[in-house]
Amino acid sequence: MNKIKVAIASDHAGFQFKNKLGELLKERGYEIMDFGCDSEDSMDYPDTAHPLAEAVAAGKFKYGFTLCGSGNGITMTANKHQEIRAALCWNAEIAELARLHNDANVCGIPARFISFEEVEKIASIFLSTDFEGGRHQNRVDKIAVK
Ligand SMILES: O=C(CO)[C@H](O)[C@H](O)[C@H](O)COP(=O)(O)O
Repeated sequence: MNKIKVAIASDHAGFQFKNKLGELLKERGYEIMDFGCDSEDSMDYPDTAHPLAEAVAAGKFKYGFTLCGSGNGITMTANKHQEIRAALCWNAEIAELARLHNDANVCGIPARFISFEEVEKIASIFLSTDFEGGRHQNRVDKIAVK
């Protein structure tokens, strides 16, 4: 069976959790591509968020996970790409709703504000929840600026 392809990216603030998340998801059978960063040295989150978003938007990966300190900057950057629906997820319930109602394809994580245990719960539910469609389909279709 083909592995589900997942992209991960962070800035320095999300570096440790990004690496741990990548290892965890590999253990669980996902194919992981790490778009950086590669150390805890201070860097600019758009430098990793844009390449990840381009690759997810191009269909090379089913989902992306983006991690920075608050989760805001890296999620904002990903959302500049037309086909990306990046949701800031700080707990499992929000992550589940991001998939169920918003068909989010990128999960933004505030690495400085939650535990890795929470990151694991967020990733698990995000990756295992299908879009509900129905009334949400029209709304999702209206998100992108034509
Ligand atoms: O982009 C952010 C805020 O939206 C992230 O939280 C960054 O990780 C944060 O701004 C980095 O801050 P630092 O003081 O440069 O480490």
